[in-house]
Amino acid sequence: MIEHHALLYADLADPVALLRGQAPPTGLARYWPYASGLSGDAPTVAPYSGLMGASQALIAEDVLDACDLSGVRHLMDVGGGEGAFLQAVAGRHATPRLTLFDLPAVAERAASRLAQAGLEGRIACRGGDFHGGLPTGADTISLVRIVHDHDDEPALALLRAAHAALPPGGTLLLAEPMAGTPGAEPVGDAYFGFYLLAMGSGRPRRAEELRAMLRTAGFAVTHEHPTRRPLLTRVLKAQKTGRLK
Ligand SMILES: C[S@@+](CC[C@H](N)C(=O)[O-])C[C@H]1O[C@@H](n2cnc3c(N)ncnc32)[C@H](O)[C@@H]1O
Repeated sequence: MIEHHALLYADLADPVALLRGQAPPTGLARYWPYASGLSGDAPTVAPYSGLMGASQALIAEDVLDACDLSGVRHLMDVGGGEGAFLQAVAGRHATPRLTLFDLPAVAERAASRLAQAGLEGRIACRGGDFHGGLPTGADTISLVRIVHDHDDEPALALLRAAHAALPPGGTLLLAEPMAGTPGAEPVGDAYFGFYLLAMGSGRPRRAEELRAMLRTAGFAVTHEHPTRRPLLTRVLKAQKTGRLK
């Protein structure tokens, strides 16, 4: 985590140029290839997948402590990275089907890591591009630290894709650090604001903004579940109208 921040500090050498959109190509944009629309091969995705994987278990525990998933039949974690979120779900809930969806090279990394943990029969890994739509079949979709990576148009398209992929009564779980978090503005607004600016895509959003986007995407009800460390992650749960069959 600290090592890769050398890239951010180098990108911040001229913060005014960055804010004006006049900075040269940034180191963070190369580190996160999907930010510029590239899917990446195995060597390219390894550094960022490993970095996210290092904090994923901690985030997973905070999300699952905040939000009870008992009753879920099939959970699909979109942008599921190395699979630690679904691994934590599997540790708490014996019954739901679990599917990880991520870029093909990342889904492959997740599959081999989960196989080493003895979970290959429990968690299915699917490779694909979520900008091209999402597989159907899950009654719950999670987006953990995903939406803030994307500009408004693709972020809204992703929420619409999740709505389209869910059955009537299905649930979307959105978890990430947010702007305007009382007491955590230096992290949610300033740190993530500059980080995502240097990455070249996305921005931290306020919970109210995300709730409005979820409504625009078609979700009927949204509800916030308070988390232990809101500076790292907050959780919104959104419901599609209708009833699960
Ligand atoms: C910031 S990481 C979050 C990973 C994980 N959810 C976590 O919290 O650690 C974003 C994830 O989205 C995936 N991703 C980015 N663009 C994608 C796309 N177009 N289709 C599928 N997955 C994508 C990345 O490969 C990465 O695993």
